[in-house]
Amino acid sequence: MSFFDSTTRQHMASAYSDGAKFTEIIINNVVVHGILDVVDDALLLYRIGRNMPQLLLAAPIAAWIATKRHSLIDPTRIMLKDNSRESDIGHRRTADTIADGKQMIRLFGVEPYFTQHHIHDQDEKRRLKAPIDALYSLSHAVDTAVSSTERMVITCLLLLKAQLTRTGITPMEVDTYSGLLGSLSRRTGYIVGFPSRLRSYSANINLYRQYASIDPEAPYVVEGCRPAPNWPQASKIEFRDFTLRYRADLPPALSGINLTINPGEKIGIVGRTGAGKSTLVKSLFRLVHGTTGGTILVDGQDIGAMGIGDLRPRLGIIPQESTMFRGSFKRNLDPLQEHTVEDMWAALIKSGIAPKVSPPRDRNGGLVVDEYDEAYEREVADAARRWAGAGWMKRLALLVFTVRPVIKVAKRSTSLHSLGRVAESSSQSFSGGQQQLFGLCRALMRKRRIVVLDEATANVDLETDRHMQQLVRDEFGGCTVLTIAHRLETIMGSDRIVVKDKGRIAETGSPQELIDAGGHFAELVKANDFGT
Ligand SMILES: Nc1ncnc2c1ncn2[C@@H]1O[C@H](COP(=O)(O)OP(=O)(O)OP(=O)(O)O)[C@@H](O)[C@H]1O
Repeated sequence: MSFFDSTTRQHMASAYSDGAKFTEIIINNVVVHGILDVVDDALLLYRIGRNMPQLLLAAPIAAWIATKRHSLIDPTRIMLKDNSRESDIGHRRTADTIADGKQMIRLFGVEPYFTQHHIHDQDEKRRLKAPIDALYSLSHAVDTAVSSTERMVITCLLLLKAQLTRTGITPMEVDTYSGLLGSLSRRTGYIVGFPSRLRSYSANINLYRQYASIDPEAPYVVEGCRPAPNWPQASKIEFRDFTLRYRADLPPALSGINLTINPGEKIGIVGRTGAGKSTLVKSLFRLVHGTTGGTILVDGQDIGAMGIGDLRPRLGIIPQESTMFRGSFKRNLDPLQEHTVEDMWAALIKSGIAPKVSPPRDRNGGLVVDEYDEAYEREVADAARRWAGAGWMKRLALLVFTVRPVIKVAKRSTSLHSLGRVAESSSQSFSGGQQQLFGLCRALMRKRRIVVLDEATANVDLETDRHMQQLVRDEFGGCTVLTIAHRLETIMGSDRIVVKDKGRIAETGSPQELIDAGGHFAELVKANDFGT
């Protein structure tokens, strides 16, 4: 987590792909091309030696020019590129902050500060880009000057030869020999400049290696410590002296947690911001890569000992922000393709996403699903390719047989009455509340014995919140449900409330017991002006 805290996603993605690219370039250049180049160079020298040995005299001069060119231009260019990469990282970090925090930026009216910051980053980027571009132009100009000089030297040599041997001179001869000399000097330049290029690549590769050697998560499966296929059955959760720190140098986010949640119990978790509510449920999924103490038992089995592949899929979660994929409703509802279309429609209707009407059926009575997804996109791309390369007869046939059905599918896909409807991405197609309803749908279909609602109704209105809570009570009747909520009404119907404070459990009991006790919870109720 500390790595993700200090490294932006874009930086990671670009550094990782650059690293991968340069590693490939080096393997390609050194191992494959290196060997081929030696053979190629030997053949080139042989051809020059046979046809015009005096040209070999030009080789040291070409090498000298290439060395000079590289020593003059390359170090500066590499330095500028390194600086530009650094400034690019800073720029992306600011862009990330602005994109993630736009609401807060507006709320606090600090747009001028971030605009200024952004402009400064842009200026810095341009400031470094201009000399880099100039250096590219300079090296291009040097190359052109060198090749023109080479052409001139060759022409002079050929003229001299023609004069001495009293033979003619053809333009082809000039082209062939200047081509040979050009290859010779380019090759020399390439070899001379290789160490400096290698230095620049190696910076990326080091970063790549650094990223590649980050500690992985816990093992997916631990043989010898695998739970039964139907685990957890009863769904009893026990936190025993559980402690968690995000990093060794940070104070504990959870400390001395001793809590037993009985099978089928509905638990509401409340507490001030930063009290450790989310961390408590994250630790149930083993999502925190920190240092822990104590144990968490589910149905008597230590979850810390088993593989995460055996743990996480057995628990259900409706998160605050459900991940939405680009693709159809169907793909979003069931990314792992585990459920039937009937299940999906049932969940959509129960959650209230789909209108409460009977789902559309085809002529045979089957539920309608349009496989829009990649298959559809491939079909369109395919049709476009075929269209571009076809004559008018073929185009006519394509119109009838390919394009029309594709358009039909596209039209049908835009209706809500189809699981093939396309979700562009989370932010574009759905509101925060709708995304939460999608999360609920997924949980309804998966039906796990332990379900966690982490601020799952934070973005929906009070009425939808009530509907969701009722649905959870109905659908997860015998299951253990942990609900984190800031809105007290969301957890008032719980069997028991756990009040968290500064990483500890401050109090537990039924809502009424806690209100009567007059502790933290009673204060929260009073502060929220919430009567029972
Ligand atoms: N990735 C992280 N790295 C370091 N510390 C973290 C990280 N995530 C959370 N914390 C710290 O752990 C503590 C508990 O955070 P947690 O998110 O569990 O609180 P919370 O009660 O869920 O808060 P909220 O109501 O705002 O969601 C906080 O002090 C927080 O700063």
